[in-house]
Amino acid sequence: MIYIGIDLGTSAVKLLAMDENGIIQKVVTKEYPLYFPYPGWSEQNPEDWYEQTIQGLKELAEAVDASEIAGIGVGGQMHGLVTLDSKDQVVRPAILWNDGRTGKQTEYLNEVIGKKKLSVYTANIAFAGFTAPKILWMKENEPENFEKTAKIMLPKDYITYKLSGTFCTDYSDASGMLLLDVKNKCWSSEMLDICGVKREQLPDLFESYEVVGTIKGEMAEVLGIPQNVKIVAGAGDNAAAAVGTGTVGEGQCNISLGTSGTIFISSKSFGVDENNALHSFDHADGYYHLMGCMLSAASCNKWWMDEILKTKEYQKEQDNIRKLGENNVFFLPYLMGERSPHNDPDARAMFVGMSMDTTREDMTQAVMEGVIFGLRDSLEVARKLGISIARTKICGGGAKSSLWKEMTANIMNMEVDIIETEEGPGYGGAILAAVGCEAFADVEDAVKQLVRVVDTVKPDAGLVKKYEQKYQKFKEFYPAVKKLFKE
Ligand SMILES: Nc1ncnc2c1ncn2[C@@H]1O[C@H](COP(=O)(O)OP(=O)(O)O)[C@@H](O)[C@H]1O
Ligand SMILES: O=C(CO)[C@@H](O)[C@H](O)COP(=O)(O)O
Repeated sequence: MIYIGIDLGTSAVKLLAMDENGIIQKVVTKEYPLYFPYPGWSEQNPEDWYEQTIQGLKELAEAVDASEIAGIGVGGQMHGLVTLDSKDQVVRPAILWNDGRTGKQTEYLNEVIGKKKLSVYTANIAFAGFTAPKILWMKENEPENFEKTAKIMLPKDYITYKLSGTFCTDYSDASGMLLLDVKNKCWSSEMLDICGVKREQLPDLFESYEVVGTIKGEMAEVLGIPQNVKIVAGAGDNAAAAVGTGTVGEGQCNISLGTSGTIFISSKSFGVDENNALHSFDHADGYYHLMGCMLSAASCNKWWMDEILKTKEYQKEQDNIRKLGENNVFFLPYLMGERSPHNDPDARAMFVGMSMDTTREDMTQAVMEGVIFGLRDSLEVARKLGISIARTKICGGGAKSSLWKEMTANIMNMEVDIIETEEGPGYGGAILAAVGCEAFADVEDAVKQLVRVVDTVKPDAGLVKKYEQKYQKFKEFYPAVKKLFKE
């Protein structure tokens, strides 16, 4: 049997076909544009996602024995606000997870409704990228669009809806809307009232591995795949990536270096960080997780390479870096503001500490280190909660870089396990589809049988010490300039 996993990312949709032994038979990547119509805004067209997904599915189906395709699972960028009218037409471009326009609405939720209440209702507080502040923004700034909205959904749920006709979401992705009671796995009636949302505007809730329907007949014909292909609810991309890297059950860790950077800690029991600096979300394995998310991770390096150095040769640039632990230049990675742990849409990126002898390589190195220091800020919050993490898995486009993996091991002081495939969310989506098709007893069983660690990057004691000193300086910069960002 073949299971298809779809990762609806920010830079591209990545689709893969996996057989029942976990072997990937084919991967297809299809890019789409990302729009920044005003400073701090970030949008994409759901129609672009759909067109590229269908094109990718066609190419996958042509490359494998299509009659063997049994299930599809979609993982996708979280928090995005997708709105459809009563005729199922997209009302406006999707407002994405890294969009910072909702400073005012986020402040209203956190300060007027109050963080304490939000945390009781949802297990989380408001962050600018979450869905609820976006709904309030739309209500205030585009009342005609708000009135027209019949369905509110998340990015990957738009794809699942178009493929199956089922208006649904899963608990892991719904957790990031700030409308879900994460602990009790149901919509929060209080949050729906606060945002002026009716229950019928929201999708039905499922576990990630539950089958929500089969592919629409006409779609199966167009794609040349069987009529009875099952579709599971899927997951937010981080929960899907966690499944794809075997980060399930108790106390496992996964780091994703995609457009965003995340540190994901799985848990069998529900828990909340008392300051809500880390998100407390449901996991795709049926349990829970804590997560820190930085808004610009691999995208910092991409910006530095593409926009400033004007080169596509990432590897060549990284090969020129020869002095880990010896660099006095710092980079604050806040190109789109920052989520965890600062919750500050006004924050911006900075280079600090340059002198006449600073080289291009020092600055590239600083960018890459700054991203891992940003993630370390979230790890520190977890450590303060008494969570000790000695090793992590890693995935995402940035994990293709061996230098970044080495920096991760040394800055985090953790062993970094490399999985056979870097296709975290796509692989997780395929595993969820296999579980939905009853090829495995549950997600934990599937992961045990399919996910293989092929290498481990170990921290070097000397570098850990040097990076510890550098991190202690790094963490002083944001508090020192925070006020200026706001002004
Ligand atoms: N060798 C590399 N070194 C650094 N960054 C890389 C490398 N290869 C890919 N990337 C970056 O990975 C990112 C894409 O990762 P991906 O996990 O697919 O993101 P998303 O899910 O957000 O679309 C891009 O920003 C790209 O520049
Ligand atoms: O906002 C979050 C998680 O809370 C992001 O992780 C998005 O889910 C986007 O992911 P990538 O496109 O970077 O994979």
